[in-house]
Amino acid sequence: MQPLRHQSLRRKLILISLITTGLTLLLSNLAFMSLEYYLTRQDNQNKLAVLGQVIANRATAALTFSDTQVLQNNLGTLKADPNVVRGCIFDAEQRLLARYENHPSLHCPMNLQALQVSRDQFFSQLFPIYLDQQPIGTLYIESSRGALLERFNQFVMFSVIILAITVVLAILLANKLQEMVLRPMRELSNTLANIVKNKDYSIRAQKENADELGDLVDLFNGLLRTIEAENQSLKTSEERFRKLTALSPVGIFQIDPNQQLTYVNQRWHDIHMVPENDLSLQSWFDRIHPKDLPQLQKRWNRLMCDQESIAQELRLTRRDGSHTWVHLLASPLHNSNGDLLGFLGAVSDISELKAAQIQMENLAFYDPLTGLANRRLFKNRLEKSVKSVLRSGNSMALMFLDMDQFKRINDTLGHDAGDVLLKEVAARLTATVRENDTVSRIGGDEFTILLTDIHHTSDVLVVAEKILQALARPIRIKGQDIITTVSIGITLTPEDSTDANTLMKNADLAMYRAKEMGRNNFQFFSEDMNHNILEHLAIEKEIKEAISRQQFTLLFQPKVSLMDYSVTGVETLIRWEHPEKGIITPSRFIPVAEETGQILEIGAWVLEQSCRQVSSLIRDGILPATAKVAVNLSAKQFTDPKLVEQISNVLSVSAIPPACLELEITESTLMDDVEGAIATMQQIKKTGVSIAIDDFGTGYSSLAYIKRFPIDVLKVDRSFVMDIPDDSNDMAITAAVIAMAHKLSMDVVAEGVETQAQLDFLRNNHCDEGQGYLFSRPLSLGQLHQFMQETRQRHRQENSYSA
Ligand SMILES: Nc1nc2c(ncn2[C@@H]2O[C@H](COP(=O)(O)O[C@H]3[C@@H](O)[C@H](n4cnc5c(=O)[nH]c(N)nc54)O[C@@H]3COP(=O)(O)O)[C@@H](O)[C@H]2O)c(=O)[nH]1
Repeated sequence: MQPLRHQSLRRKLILISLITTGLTLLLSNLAFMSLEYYLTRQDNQNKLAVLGQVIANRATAALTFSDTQVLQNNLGTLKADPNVVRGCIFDAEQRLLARYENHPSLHCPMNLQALQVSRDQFFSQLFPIYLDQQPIGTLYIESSRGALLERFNQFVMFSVIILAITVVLAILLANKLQEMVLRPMRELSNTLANIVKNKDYSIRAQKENADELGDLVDLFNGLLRTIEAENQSLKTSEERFRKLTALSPVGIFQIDPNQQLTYVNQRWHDIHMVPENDLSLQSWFDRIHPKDLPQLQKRWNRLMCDQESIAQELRLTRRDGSHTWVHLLASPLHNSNGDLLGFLGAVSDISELKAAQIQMENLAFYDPLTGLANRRLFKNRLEKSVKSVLRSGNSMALMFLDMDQFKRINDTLGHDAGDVLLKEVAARLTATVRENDTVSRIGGDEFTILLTDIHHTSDVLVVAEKILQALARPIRIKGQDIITTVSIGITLTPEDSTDANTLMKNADLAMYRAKEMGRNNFQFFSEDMNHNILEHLAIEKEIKEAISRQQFTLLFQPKVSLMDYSVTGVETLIRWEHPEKGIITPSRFIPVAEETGQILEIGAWVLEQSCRQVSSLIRDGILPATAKVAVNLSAKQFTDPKLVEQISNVLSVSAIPPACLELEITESTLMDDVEGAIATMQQIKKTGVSIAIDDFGTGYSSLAYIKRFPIDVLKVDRSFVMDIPDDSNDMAITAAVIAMAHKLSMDVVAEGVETQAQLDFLRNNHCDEGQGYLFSRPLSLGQLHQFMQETRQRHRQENSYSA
């Protein structure tokens, strides 16, 4: 069959039909010929047997009597069969008695033993002749096979002719058949060739037969329809892909397994700002920011070798030198068999996102106004620095800075001016410290500075002084030269603590101490401060008991007219008679009570007690009817919405005339919320109670506001009076304040008058009243009784002398 492989189908079909037909005919003819030969031979032999038997029977009598003539005649009947070539009769002694010979070379031998039988061309048979079952002779007949062979030859001839005709017919039929089978196949093949040539899957094969070939055409056309549909859907999807990639906001690229860029979309060019003909992977790599390149190269190798996908943010350097932040995604591309086709990637421009992220980070970690680190970032750096200090064994300082009187500047010059001031302070602080140090703005006017690598406390001292100096230079805002100062608290780690929260608390405490020390200075945290804090906590606890156990008492400090030295009234001052600690002064517990809110309860008690007691002193004639009781109001009390209602209640329960009550409010309390303060003061004034500004000169009041406050009395702070007559500045200020107050129709009370010189100065400047140790220390109720008696006596004497 092997040689047939390269033959045409047509030849194969003809050959196969020829071989099949020929072989079939040959085999069947052979079978028929064999059968014919066998049957004819059998027939001849049977005939010979019947003939021999008849002659043998008939020869019995003649043989008995040895009648050779009869025997000879008997044999003569063999003439009837032309195929018999000889017939011989032998007697019992096997001697020849009669003969029939019909062949030139075949003769009957004289006795039976000499009989030679030729088996190739003849078939023969011996017939014993019996008489009473005793053999008396033998008949031998031999017949020629010639007729048989002739018949056989005729049969063969006939078969060959039939075979030849059949072969011719088979060839004709095979030709016809191959035409029937091969034509549609050729048609199919031509159609296929046409499709392949034109890549046109809409062409269809013609169906001619409704047989298996017709089915094949149907299947073929079905296959074509499927291919055409898939091709169409492939085209659609490819078109969609092209459109999508064209419209895509993402740069798309494809790389073949040999690392050649084979496709990029328009967006890819736009992102990279490269011309369309520049499609080199190497030049793409050249555009990657050197800081991002090493990591990308590692990942790129893993993509190429291990087919591991990449997802990385990186910077690309554009042709104009600017940077674009991109997010790169790349992964291997395989076909359905899993063979690597290349790599697909996407590049998204995330510059805006990055900018927003940076902005968000800035917002989360930086103060938007000054650009400094905010509280969160500062806390973070503080914690890290503490850890590093613990590792390195170095020291570090934490400075807590609070701007002095910032609120006043903000309120008087406006918030935009306040912002300018904060920015300038931030810039000066940053310029003062080293790059490694962290300056942060952790609140409105609060800054912190982390000074790393401190070897001596003197290093910190130098920086603190530099800061105070840097801020001492005036800052020009809205045409005005503003001088701002800061109070600085300093704590050291590991010396003071290694806990970030404790360090913040320490620095805060030290900053408050700096404020207490008159602002514009710095204070190092000390254990004393800690001690104060503990005491603060203890006081807070004990105040609760003091209220319930009535441990508070009032002292009365007289106020004197500087015209005639008559007592114009008293200021009530609270004292805490602690059962163990003795007398505790208000400066130790009032700030704590103010902080905890307990001042509201204490203040209400002071107000009521002051009014009740002074009311009865007036009623008893110990104090003149015009005498005023001045009661201190804390900031919390002043802003308490129930204050006015409380005053009215007190006035009615104590039956003190409203004109006899004066409320002392510190300047700083009023400046916290100017408009709110004015509204509250106006309501107080409606009750008939007068208002005094306490500690005037310490709170940086603006004249513009003072003018608007409905104030009756202005109390010049003790700090201005105490240095009279040594400090000419204080004297000038005091004189100016008195003059200004008078212009605004206010009375002036000078606090802390201790010396005659101070009294003389105040009198010379027309100060209305005085209060101080020169006249009297704060007195208990009994002492006040006595003081008033003595004063009255002195007055009487003076009057009698003068009379
Ligand atoms: N909210 C409240 N505050 C109160 C109340 N009682 C007092 N205080 C405030 O506590 C601060 C300290 O007061 P105190 O220790 O009583 O001191 C007062 C006087 O003793 C002191 N003073 C008076 N004259 C002189 C003097 O000649 N020399 C000198 N060294 N000290 C003197 O001054 C304090 C009174 O000051 P002021 O109130 O500003 O007039 C103090 O701020 C009190 O206001 C209270 O009940 N509620």
